[in-house]
Amino acid sequence: MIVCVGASASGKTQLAKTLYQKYGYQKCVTTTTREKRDGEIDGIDYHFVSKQTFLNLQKENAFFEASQYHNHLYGIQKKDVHKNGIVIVEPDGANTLIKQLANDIFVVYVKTSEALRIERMTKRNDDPLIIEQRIKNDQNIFNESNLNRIDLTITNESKTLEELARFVNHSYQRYIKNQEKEK
Ligand SMILES: Nc1ncnc2c1ncn2[C@@H]1O[C@H](COP(=O)(O)OP(=O)(O)OP(=O)(O)O)[C@@H](O)[C@H]1O
Ligand SMILES: Nc1nc2c(ncn2[C@@H]2O[C@H](COP(=O)(O)O)[C@@H](O)[C@H]2O)c(=O)[nH]1
Repeated sequence: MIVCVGASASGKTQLAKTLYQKYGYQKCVTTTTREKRDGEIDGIDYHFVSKQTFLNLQKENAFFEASQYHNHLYGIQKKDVHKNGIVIVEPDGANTLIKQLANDIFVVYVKTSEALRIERMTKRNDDPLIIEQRIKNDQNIFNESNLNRIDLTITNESKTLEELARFVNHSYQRYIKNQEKEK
């Protein structure tokens, strides 16, 4: 499974979409209590649930991991983990997956300059207050030193999403081959 990590508007979602479409990876749809953005669809972008539903799912032990980010809860339900999948998480979630799944996951860290991220969030119609908060807090949260392992770092600035997806797919396939050789 590919685990994709990066600050807000670094381009994780778009990169993952290119990987699903071009290389057949499966999306691991995660669950959140945040409001839907324009154009997002329940069950496709996220399972959008109330805080109470999220807490009930937690009581039922439905989550593989759950974390909080900007006052909202996010989690991967066990039913949504796929071997040939891609999951997008913040660093706490990535560290839990690294601990539990070790070399069965490939951690991709997506970097993009702050200026470009502000531009992208503005174009995405994010609330200016949220943009300000995310830019400020992401400096600490998405610091590379918060990740216990990174297998690949990419910069999503000047390359096309297709070029980046090709590079990620190639690197992941090589990683899997090496893992199999070592077994
Ligand atoms: N390489 C790119 N070229 C042009 N636009 C891009 C590129 N990468 C991302 N974008 C645009 O930037 C915006 C943010 O990208 P995306 O939603 O993929 O970010 P994200 O990292 O998933 O953000 P978040 O964690 O906040 O959900 C989107 O509107 C997307 O279309
Ligand atoms: N630990 C987890 N983090 C998750 C999960 N699903 C998404 N995320 C991360 O949350 C932030 C914010 O996402 P946004 O869609 O509200 O902009 C982002 O970094 C995601 O990667 C999850 O299940 N667990």
